[in-house]
Amino acid sequence: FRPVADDSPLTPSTAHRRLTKISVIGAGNVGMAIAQTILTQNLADEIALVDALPDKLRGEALDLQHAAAFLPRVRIVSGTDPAVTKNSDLVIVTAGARQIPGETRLNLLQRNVALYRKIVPPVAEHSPDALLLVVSNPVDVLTYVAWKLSGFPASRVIGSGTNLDSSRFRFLVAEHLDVNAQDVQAYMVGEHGDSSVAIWSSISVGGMPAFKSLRDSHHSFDEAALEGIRRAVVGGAYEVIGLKGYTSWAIGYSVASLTTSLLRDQRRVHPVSVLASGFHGISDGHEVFLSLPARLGRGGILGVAEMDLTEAEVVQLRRSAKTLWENCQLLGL
Ligand SMILES: O=C1N[C@](c2ccsc2)(c2cccc(Nc3ccc(F)cc3)n2)CC(O)=C1Sc1ccccc1Cl
Repeated sequence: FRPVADDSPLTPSTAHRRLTKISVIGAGNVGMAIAQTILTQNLADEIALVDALPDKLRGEALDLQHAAAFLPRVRIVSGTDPAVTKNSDLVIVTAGARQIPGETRLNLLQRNVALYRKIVPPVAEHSPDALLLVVSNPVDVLTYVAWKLSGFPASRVIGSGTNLDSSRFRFLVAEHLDVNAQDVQAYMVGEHGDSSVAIWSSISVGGMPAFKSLRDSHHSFDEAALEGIRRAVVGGAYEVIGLKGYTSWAIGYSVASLTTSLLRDQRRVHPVSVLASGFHGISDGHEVFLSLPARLGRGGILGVAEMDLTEAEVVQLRRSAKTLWENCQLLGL
């Protein structure tokens, strides 16, 4: 290509448009589903991939680069050294030892904490103004660990939390009502996974609260049906693991949705793992991360919803907060 006759280089003020850089730590099934979704949704100008396995990492980076003809131009860099993440706007941490069948969650947690001790400090040093989005499990405790090891303010350390639980919850309620899941408001909060708390009063469709909208749609939607849906959220996760051995697409899309809200400063509300001390009677002294609906923007957690919960829901939240706090205390961070 030859420049036109009257060519003048960009002036510095226009040449340095703020480029968006996203780093994904962990090139496993979850990390690569997230990277692929970020690419197809055009969320970054540059993507950095980090993993401990150099060949796997280089293979994934090359394979993504080979898709360049079908995608918006994105600079893809990779390396086993966290320095490749330098000056990231968002760092998504999916690195996690795979749970060995029969391994206790506490043992898995201890292996993942050891991994985080190696990864989080250099990442925080190379991108001191970044947002940290933690995805590895157990996500609520590991978000606390990332917060402690990064030294970042809690507003810039977010766990994917029950964002995935809630999207499965919304899908199931939507199927039950034959309505688009994007038009179903429904939240699961608290500890991600088996003990997440379905907030029935948060279900609303077409502006109608749960029970009314569901009754008027001529579907019996009693407690049993609601409990069945809550169980199906958990069962769905185990069903996918049983069938394909891991989950990737749903978590990939749910994390891309969080990434859009954060980096495009959307002020959208998502249930994500936040520093919950002081909410719903959780002691200010108990530094625990668990999921509550939060307003997300470029600054991270812009605010946390103060939901009206039933006594039973508050009891479940506090029980999770106590368990999480005990686990966090064991880590001696
Ligand atoms: O969809 C998943 N898949 C995982 C998975 C992915 C690869 S191997 C296992 C899953 C599925 C089922 C159980 C389970 N339990 C678990 C708990 C603590 C850990 F540290 C690790 C795993 N984890 C990881 C995970 O958190 C989810 S969401 C999920 C899990 C359980 C109940 C409800 C939901 Cl919405």
